Formats: sequence, structure tokens, C-alpha cells
Amino acid sequence: MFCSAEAEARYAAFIDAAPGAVVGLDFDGTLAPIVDDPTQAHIHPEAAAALIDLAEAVGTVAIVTGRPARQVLALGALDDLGDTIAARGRRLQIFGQYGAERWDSTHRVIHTPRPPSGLATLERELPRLLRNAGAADAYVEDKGLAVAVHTRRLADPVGAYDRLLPALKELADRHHLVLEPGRAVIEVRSGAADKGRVIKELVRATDAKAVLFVGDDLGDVEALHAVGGFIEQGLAGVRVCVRNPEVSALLSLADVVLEGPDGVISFLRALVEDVRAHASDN
Ligand SMILES: O=P(O)(O)OC[C@H]1O[C@H](O[C@H]2O[C@H](CO)[C@@H](O)[C@H](O)[C@H]2O)[C@H](O)[C@@H](O)[C@@H]1O
Repeated sequence: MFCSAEAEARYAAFIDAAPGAVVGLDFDGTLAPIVDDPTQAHIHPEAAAALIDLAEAVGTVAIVTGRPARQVLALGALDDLGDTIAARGRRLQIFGQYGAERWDSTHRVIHTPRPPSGLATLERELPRLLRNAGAADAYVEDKGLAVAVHTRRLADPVGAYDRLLPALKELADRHHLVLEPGRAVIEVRSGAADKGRVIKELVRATDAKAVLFVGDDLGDVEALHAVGGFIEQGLAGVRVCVRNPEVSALLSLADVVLEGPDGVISFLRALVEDVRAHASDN
């Protein structure tokens, strides 16, 4: 599970500092299994119990996702979970759309900015681009602040992805937007937010001495780099990657590698046990 002796030592230091630590968790592929239909990506059945315990064990728990906050609240049943966490005097935070949207279990309001200029025009141009790329049947997810083109359910998902990538890049550039490639998905969005900025903000706001992030996809790379930056500054940082057959780029950044959302839940449970054991020893 640990990729090096240094990683294991930093995990031990993280456990020491857990009451003031930040834990960031990606949603799709991390807390929810990858499925063909993005509207059906429900959270792991054991995630609620694991998150309740985690929120009591560490200082800050945040779900940091590319999903719109409203969607992740529904797919994760996180409103109810937030109630339970709040009733125990703790807090769950959600950063949706790579940090552009925010919700927390204390205030229960989604803060969302206006859609980036250029997005509406781009969406009108999209059907023609999809037809020209032989991907007219791609599933287009309107995320309000962004648009995501999914190739997973096409006959040739990899071929369509490879044709769409340069075409969408040209379209995004023309509208001063950025591409966010992911697992069988290419998203066009504003470049104003990313998961790394969220992690940096959380660590600074809470003056955390320890930080851990779990992710599986390219949109998580900035968060893993942010943890890496804090490690260089002497914090107890742990970069946890979920292995997946579609994106291997994260593995070289990992301190810990896990197998799917089942592995994530087991890891979070073990982490909570380690924090409890450490507290009862001290
Ligand atoms: O940051 P995340 O929480 O990982 O969200 C990233 C994107 O996840 C969703 O797409 C991914 O999951 C789908 C359901 O399992 C899967 O069908 C798709 O292939 C994956 O890329 C979501 O639909 C996107 O909007 C998110 O940006």
C-alpha cells in the first residue's frame, strides 16, 4: 500500500497531527465507482459511515470534485450525511466544479459563480463539432459552469476521445476557456479554479500541519502537487491515488496506491482506527 518508507513515515506524522489535519477526497472513481451513466454514479454504500467517523477523527473533511455541488449532494446523499456530521459538532465541506462552487453542512447553501463568458456560444457550436469528429452520439453533460463530453458509451470510445481532444482544445481556446481531460470525458470550463487551489486554501485557512488527498483522475493532479508542495515545506502530507485502468499518470505521484472505492473505504476506516489508537496511547 505505501510506496516508500518516507511515505509510511509521513502517514505516521499525519496520524500524530490528525486533529488539525485536512483530508480532501475526490468523488467519481474515489468515493463512487465509475459507471457508464454519470447520472447513476452513487456513492459507495459504506461511505457514509466512514465519512462520519473520519469527520470526528480529523480537523477538516472536504469532498473536492469536478461535479456540480448540487449533483454530488444528491449522488452522495450528502445533505443527510451533513446533518449527522453537524449533529456531532463536526462539518463536511463540498467544493464542486473544481472549487468554483462551495457548500458546507453548517450553512447548507451552494455558492456558485456566474457561468464563464463564451460558454453559451461554445455549447451552440458543439453539436457540429461532435458530428465532424464522428462523435455525434457522445453524451454531453451541461454542468452550468462547464460542459463535459463523455465518450464512454460510444462504439469506439478511445478513437472518439483522440479525435475530440484537439477539436475541443481549439474551440476552448477560441472562447478563452480551458480543457479538463479525464476518464472517457473531456470538459471545457473556466481556468479560474482547480483542486490544488482548494487544498492550498484549506491548509492555510486552518493552519493545518498535515494534509492528505485521495484521487484517481487527471483533475486530481493539481491537488496531489499541492500536497507535494506542503511536504517540501515540512508538513505531514500523504498523496493517495486510486489505481484505474484509464489513467496511470497519477501513480508516479503517489505515496499510497489503493484499489477502487472499496480500497478507499478500507483505507479511511484504518486511518480512523489509527487516530483512535494514537489518541488512547497519549
Ligand atoms: O472530480 P470527480 O469527482 O472525479 O469528477 C470528475 C468527473 O466525473 C464524472 O465523470 C466520471 O464518472 C462517470 C460516472 O462514473 C463516468 O461515466 C465518466 O466516464 C467519468 O469521467 C462526471 O460526469 C464529470 O462531470 C466530472 O467532471
